[in-house]
Amino acid sequence: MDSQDIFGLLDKVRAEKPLIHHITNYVTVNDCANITICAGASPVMAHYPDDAEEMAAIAGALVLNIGTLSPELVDAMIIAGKRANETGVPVILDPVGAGATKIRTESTFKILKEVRISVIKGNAGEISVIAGTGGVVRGVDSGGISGEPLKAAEACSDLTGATVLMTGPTDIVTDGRRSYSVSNGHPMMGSLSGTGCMAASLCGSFAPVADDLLISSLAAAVTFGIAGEIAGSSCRGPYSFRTELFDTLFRMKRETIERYADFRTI
Ligand SMILES: Nc1ncnc2c1ncn2[C@@H]1O[C@H](COP(=O)(O)OP(=O)(O)OP(=O)(O)O)[C@@H](O)[C@H]1O
Ligand SMILES: Cc1ncsc1CCO
Ligand SMILES: [Mg+2]
Repeated sequence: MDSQDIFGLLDKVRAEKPLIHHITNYVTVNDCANITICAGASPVMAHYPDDAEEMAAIAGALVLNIGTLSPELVDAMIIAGKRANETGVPVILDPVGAGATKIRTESTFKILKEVRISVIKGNAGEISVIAGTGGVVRGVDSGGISGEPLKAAEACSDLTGATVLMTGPTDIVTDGRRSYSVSNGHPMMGSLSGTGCMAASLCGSFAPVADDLLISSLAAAVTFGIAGEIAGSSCRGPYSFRTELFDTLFRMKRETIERYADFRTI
């Protein structure tokens, strides 16, 4: 299969079962581990600096999520991120709450300065704060942006050199040259804490099996969005949605992705 084939990437994750090292928050850590398994990859959470550094070198990808940050955790992220950079392991950053507080904004920029980030996955507010195009973040939620979503995502990519997945009712994926919008997804995804964190875990799961981070991030957004749509159509509320989301991704077939994928170049 062609590794640029976005419909076939989920099966490639299942065939290769890449190890996805996370340094992440304690709110959604279990959901991140299990969504990674449902995609066919293998999660590990390791944040003790020596452990994190060694793990990063043998992982298929490293996911950094600042949701419940501390000075020690940010240091561990930088140590692991540098090791990942040395060994060519892609690093995914979820800048949870960047813009909400000074510490979150500063820590995001500190990580971006010290570590070469391959993919930034954030909501519209977080991405716009990094881009400097005007974004509001309240806690961990996007509170809106000033300008055009695509311009913010492109500016974030230009500034950082990373591929950007900006999530929301419509996702935008860009590497600064090529851009896609993804309409897959379901409003219930906004009613469950951690769907953004899970999207970052999936960016990590798909990154090692593609040649191109734009394609792997697009495949992650589309596949997760379709799982959300199917789960959202049969759930009774957030917790039955959560169960359905995991089960649907676990059972997802290439034909389902081909049938429901809803993305376009922009
Ligand atoms: N109204 C919506 N309609 C469709 N999909 C949505 C909607 N809201 C969120 N999503 C999807 O949910 C996922 C998370 O996006 P969101 O922007 O809510 O992330 P987040 O704010 O970082 O979430 P969290 O902080 O809870 O992890 C993405 O895959 C996105 O496409
Ligand atoms: C609610 C929350 N607070 C810190 S991290 C997190 C998980 C969703 O981003
Ligand atoms: Mg988030």
